[in-house]
Amino acid sequence: MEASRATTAVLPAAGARQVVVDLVALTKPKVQSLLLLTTVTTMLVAGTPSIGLILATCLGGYLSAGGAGAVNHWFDRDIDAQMKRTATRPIPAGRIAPTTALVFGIALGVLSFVWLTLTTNVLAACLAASGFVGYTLIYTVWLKRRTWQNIVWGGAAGAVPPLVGWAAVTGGLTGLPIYLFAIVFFWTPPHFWALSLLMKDEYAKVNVPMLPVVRGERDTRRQILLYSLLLYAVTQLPFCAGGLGAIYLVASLALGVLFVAGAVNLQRRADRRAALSLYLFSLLYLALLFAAMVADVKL
Ligand code: HEM
Ligand SMILES: CC(C)=CCC/C(C)=C/CC/C(C)=C/COP(=O)(O)OP(=O)(O)O
Repeated sequence: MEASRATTAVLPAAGARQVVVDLVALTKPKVQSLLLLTTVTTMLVAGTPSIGLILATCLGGYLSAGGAGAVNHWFDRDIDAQMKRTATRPIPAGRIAPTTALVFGIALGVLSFVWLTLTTNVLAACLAASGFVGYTLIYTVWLKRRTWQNIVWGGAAGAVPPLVGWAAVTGGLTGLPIYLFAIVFFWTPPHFWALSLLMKDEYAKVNVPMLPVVRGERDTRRQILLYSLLLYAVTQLPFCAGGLGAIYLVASLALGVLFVAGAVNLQRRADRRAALSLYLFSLLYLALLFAAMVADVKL
């Protein structure tokens, strides 16, 4: 009797905690950490924002990208249920109702717009909203299940956070932020395609036309190398035309060489290990590149 009373007393609390954990999981928090890093570093390059402005912009960015992530979970629940990597997510595992995730995601998106308008400016709010629409409607609903170019054009949404950060600090969008957008834009395909080589069979199973599924692994490795070279070129724009200096130049050249070397290594070895290490390096690469911009401006 005592034991069963204890159980009923504990269960609702544990349930509420699990709901919170699941709602946070819907916002894809690990991906958010890098999105926010590009936002904060861009803000520090743009000027000398107060801690308050940085925190307000991060919260607005988190609400927007997190809300979009929840809508992505809602839309993709059918294929997520069939892939091992995603089958335990909150919706396919039955812990969160699909409609709850959809309403939660849209609510976060709306909240982000209101919050950023009140605490930063309308431009930053509109940019974050465009990222929301880009990730949900353009990538998830329109492109993901239709074309292998899904990552290329859908990736534009992931390149929006630096624009949000810049706009929050300066109220405008001229010069350097456009190059930062381009850097994340050209970074995204090799970031994702390296990983997609490891998940090819799962995507094939659910008929999602990712590059290795429709064009094969050889073509994917070739495209990764092509985009790594494009990325290398684009990362030189902030030095050549955007006002960043020697620290950034050295860091971008060194990181670029390592990225291209990783892509060449993947071409040569053509194995899973090379794909995994390029994917993992892509995360470190972007973090270090944006950190180098701050070092360049502040040191
Ligand atoms: C269309 C664009 C993108 C696609 C399709 C994509 C896809 C993916 C996928 C499938 C994963 C593996 C996640 C998992 O195993 O659950 C991943 C991981 C990750 N992505 Fe991307 N990504 C994109 C853009 C970005 C952007 C713009 C950023 C940040 C600037 C980013 C940061 C990350 C991070 C930090 C991880 C590691 C998360 C973890 O360890 O679970 N991604 N990405
Ligand atoms: C400002 C703003 C709203 C930015 C949006 C940021 C953005 C586009 C992030 C992409 C993150 C990501 C993991 C995409 C993968 O989706 P997926 O469905 O292909 O991967 P999955 O199978 O892991 O769900």
